[in-house]
Amino acid sequence: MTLDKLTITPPAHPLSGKVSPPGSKSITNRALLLAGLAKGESRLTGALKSDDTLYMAEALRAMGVEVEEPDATTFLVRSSGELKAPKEPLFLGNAGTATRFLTAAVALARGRFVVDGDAHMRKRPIRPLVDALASLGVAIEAPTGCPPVTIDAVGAFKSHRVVIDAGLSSQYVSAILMAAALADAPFEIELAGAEIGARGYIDLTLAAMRAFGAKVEQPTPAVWRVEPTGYTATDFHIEPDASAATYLWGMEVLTGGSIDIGTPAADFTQPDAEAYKVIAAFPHMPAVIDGSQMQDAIPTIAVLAAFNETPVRFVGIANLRVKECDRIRALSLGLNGIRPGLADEEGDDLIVHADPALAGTCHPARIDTFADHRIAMSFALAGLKVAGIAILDPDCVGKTYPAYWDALKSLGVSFIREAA
Ligand SMILES: O=C(O)C1=C[C@@H](OP(=O)(O)O)[C@@H](O)[C@H](O)C1
Ligand SMILES: C=C(OP(=O)(O)O)C(=O)O
Repeated sequence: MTLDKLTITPPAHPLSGKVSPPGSKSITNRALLLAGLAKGESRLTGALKSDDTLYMAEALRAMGVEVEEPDATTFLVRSSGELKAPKEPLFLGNAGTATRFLTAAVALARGRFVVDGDAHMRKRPIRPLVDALASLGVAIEAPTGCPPVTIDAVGAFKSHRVVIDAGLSSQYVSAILMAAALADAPFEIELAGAEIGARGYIDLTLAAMRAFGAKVEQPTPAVWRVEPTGYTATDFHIEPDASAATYLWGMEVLTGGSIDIGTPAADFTQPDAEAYKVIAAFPHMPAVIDGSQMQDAIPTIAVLAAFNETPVRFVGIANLRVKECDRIRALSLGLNGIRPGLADEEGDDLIVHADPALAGTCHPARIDTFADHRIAMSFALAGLKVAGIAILDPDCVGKTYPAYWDALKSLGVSFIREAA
């Protein structure tokens, strides 16, 4: 299959207008799962329809949950409250949330479940979650430490306490938290280390669980206690995606425009909304940025940093190596492809050597996106200032923001799309 490339023409005007980011991926996939685990009908509005959420919806359908899509932003979920063993492996593309959340949820169902994904997902680690479930007596196997994962579920855990290492992904904790409300007794989750990337995602999980009737306490920062309430069907509204908003904030500051995204930064509950403060400081972003609590926003900020007044070192971003691609590598390759010497990797830190004089120049560069939506969307920002930037495989934005290029067009940006 020949993939496209999309070459952006830097606009001669500031980008201004109204663009609403799509619904939050993280919240949509939590809500879909919890609605699938609740008996009755749940209406999810403001939802994201993209690869990641459609894989989750399709997996739920394969397990006997009725998922209707009455309009472009609504899912209507009707469930018996039980996930039935599917005939085929569950295919979840490269959706980390769907893959990790379902692995834990099906462990409390009955029958054989195979959780699998695409070639990228098959390289993303799931061992700590698999080990934690195995310690609860679940018959579970993932020979490579990555999907596919095979689970022979018997409807219960053998114990009600688990210790989990979330150093590689907070999604392991979210996955067990959501499953835990279905256990037959109060359940405790303890973090193996103090280290956890993006704690804000755990808060999103707790908020979604509570909206569907769960009771969770956090006696210490490293322990959660979940009551065996199960879930209650409910209507649930999903806020816009904060990670998607970072690109729009980036376009605004980079071009000196004014983009109304319909939601003030302070109203988001997702961790990436923290990025607003850093982005708003452009072109005087700080010398050191700790990305640990806003990981998905780092590609956006790193590309902006190329146009900052002073260099920026990104720390706390080691987990970016196990996302859709090795994002530290993809960012340094892409930036150095625009102008050699623009970025350096030092261990797991990324240093972007700011060069405000880049704006207005022409540097033909083919940006390898490694099929990663965030690499594609963030390097589009460089294309607003530097002529010749071509984004390879631009359709990979479909993972979380299928209308991204339309949004750019609606702001008056033109681009040429052709076979790569
Ligand atoms: O829980 C979530 O919704 C997410 C958690 C983060 O992943 P990790 O916990 O794997 O770092 C984030 O990067 C991902 O896009 C969404
Ligand atoms: C890391 C990401 O996704 P996930 O882990 O949900 O696949 C992301 O969307 O940037």
